[in-house]
Amino acid sequence: MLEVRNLHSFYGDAHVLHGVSLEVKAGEVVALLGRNGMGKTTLIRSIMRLAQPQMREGSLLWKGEELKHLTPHEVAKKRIALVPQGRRLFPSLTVVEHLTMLKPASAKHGWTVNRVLEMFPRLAERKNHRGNQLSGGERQMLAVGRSLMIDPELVLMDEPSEGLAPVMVQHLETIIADLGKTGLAILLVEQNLYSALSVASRIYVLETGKVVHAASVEEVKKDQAPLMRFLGVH
Ligand SMILES: Nc1ncnc2c1ncn2[C@@H]1O[C@H](COP(=O)(O)OP(=O)(O)OP(=O)(O)O)[C@@H](O)[C@H]1O
Repeated sequence: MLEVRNLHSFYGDAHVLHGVSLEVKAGEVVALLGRNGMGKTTLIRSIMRLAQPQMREGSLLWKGEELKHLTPHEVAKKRIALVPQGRRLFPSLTVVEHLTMLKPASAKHGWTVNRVLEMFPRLAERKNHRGNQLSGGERQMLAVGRSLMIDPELVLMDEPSEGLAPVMVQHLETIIADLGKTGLAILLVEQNLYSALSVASRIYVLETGKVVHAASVEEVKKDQAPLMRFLGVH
């Protein structure tokens, strides 16, 4: 469904992605692993066609259609959603206001405010709270819930477990697994290896802007040594 081919991305003269190729099939949860600064966020931003980085070579095929000339808004219209690193919420808007920014409250089809609140009962309890009144875990749930309001077929999640307490990380894993079961494809950037292995069916490892390892989670579970080597875990 999404095919990234030979992607080269730059910040000014800094060449950050060096020919990345990867694929996410319909309904698949794929984890993108790699240490800090290896280019994971740069890849996600390139796919969303955000102003930075600049993509200078390669192609981004979505169901066979090239995305590279589109704006972020046009990419979202193709039903690709982003859960950005750091959640990016509005401190003064309520939970419901965040959800209805992208789709009217009266909408009946696809993901609605009620359907999101059913999926995240904690947000239902806090639905009139403002962004700055939510805990880290609640903010992350809202960032995920908001991304669903464009009725995505693919969600790009950039380190959703970052900074969350272990119990919230587990809750998030359940949510990601449940979303995967609804047929949503997810490209999950994760530093937390065990979290990634518990929800994904395949993994890629990025190192200094290159894919250095690709495997199914089944393969990783049989023999973790190659993955550990690529992640520099001893
Ligand atoms: N706006 C920017 N301008 C210049 N260089 C940048 C910019 N953003 C990131 N970089 C550089 O690009 C490289 C890849 O960064 P990126 O944020 O994609 O890594 P990452 O794998 O997502 O790491 P992290 O886990 O820390 O978010 C790093 O060397 C970083 O310093």
